[in-house]
Amino acid sequence: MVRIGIIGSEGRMGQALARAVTDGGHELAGGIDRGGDPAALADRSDVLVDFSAPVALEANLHAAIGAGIPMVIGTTGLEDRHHVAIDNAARQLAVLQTGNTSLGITLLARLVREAAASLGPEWDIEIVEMHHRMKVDAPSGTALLLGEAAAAGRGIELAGNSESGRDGHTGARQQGAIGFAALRGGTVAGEHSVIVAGEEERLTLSHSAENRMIFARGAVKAAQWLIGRDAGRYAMDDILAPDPAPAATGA
Ligand SMILES: NC(=O)C1=CN([C@@H]2O[C@H](COP(=O)(O)OP(=O)(O)OC[C@H]3O[C@@H](n4cnc5c(N)ncnc54)[C@H](OP(=O)(O)O)[C@@H]3O)[C@@H](O)[C@H]2O)C=CC1
Ligand SMILES: O=C(O)C1=N[C@H](C(=O)O)C[C@H](O)C1
Repeated sequence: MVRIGIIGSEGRMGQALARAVTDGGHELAGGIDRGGDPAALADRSDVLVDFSAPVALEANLHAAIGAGIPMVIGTTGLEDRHHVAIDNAARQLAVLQTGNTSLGITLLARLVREAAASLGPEWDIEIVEMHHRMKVDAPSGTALLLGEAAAAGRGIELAGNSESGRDGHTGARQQGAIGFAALRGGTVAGEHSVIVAGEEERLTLSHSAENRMIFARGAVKAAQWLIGRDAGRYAMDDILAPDPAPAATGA
């Protein structure tokens, strides 16, 4: 049994997480929200799970380092300076950051990387996501994660090779760019499609989150997996089974 402390505990994800912690046979060490004390929470936890807001990140990392415990970061809308803070913290603690804790998206990212590596830059990659009306950041963390996977498959950096927020006379699409479109409405838990569009054919790789419990269960799995790991920065892909051996020829 692992004692799990939740940051953002009264939020949509925080409440789902509390259920997943007890469903998974673990102990809820407690939770905090805006104005709470992450150091006190860390002192009574074996691992912290953060689904709150980017502004909280540095104090939360500091608390985890102070208590000598690992941390799962699910918060999205992170900027470069947040990633630098995570890299620095990862010298002292095991930290897993991801825009999506579901196993389905983790596998989808592998498939996207393979598709991008197999098909040349003449195939246009567009990432479309839809979320509930309350979501505050765009593109979603998942869309960016999938964009990074596509860029990695192509051997390019996503920064400098992406297009988003098209409106008005945009001019033609830049060849090799990875495009993003974000839709918001209703109560959608999370829809992501990666469209790979070529000459007269189109491939679509999609994932639908039917309920945010999939993220909560994945986060609990990640928290449990982090216990006892060496300091370092980890990703959900580290938890998934290794890539299977290449298919036999002639299949
Ligand atoms: N990686 C993944 O798989 C997933 C990531 N997410 C991400 O998780 C985050 C939370 O999503 P969601 O639960 O829907 O959002 P909510 O707005 O429902 O919840 C956020 C919670 O964080 C709290 N909070 C805000 N600021 C702070 C702070 N400085 N310190 C501590 N707590 C704070 C809020 O408290 P208060 O109301 O007092 O401000 C609130 O309880 C988002 O970034 C979202 O994109 C969501 C789903 C899956
Ligand atoms: O805010 C959400 O709800 C979600 N956020 C994550 C994201 O930004 O991708 C993950 C999931 O899609 C739900």
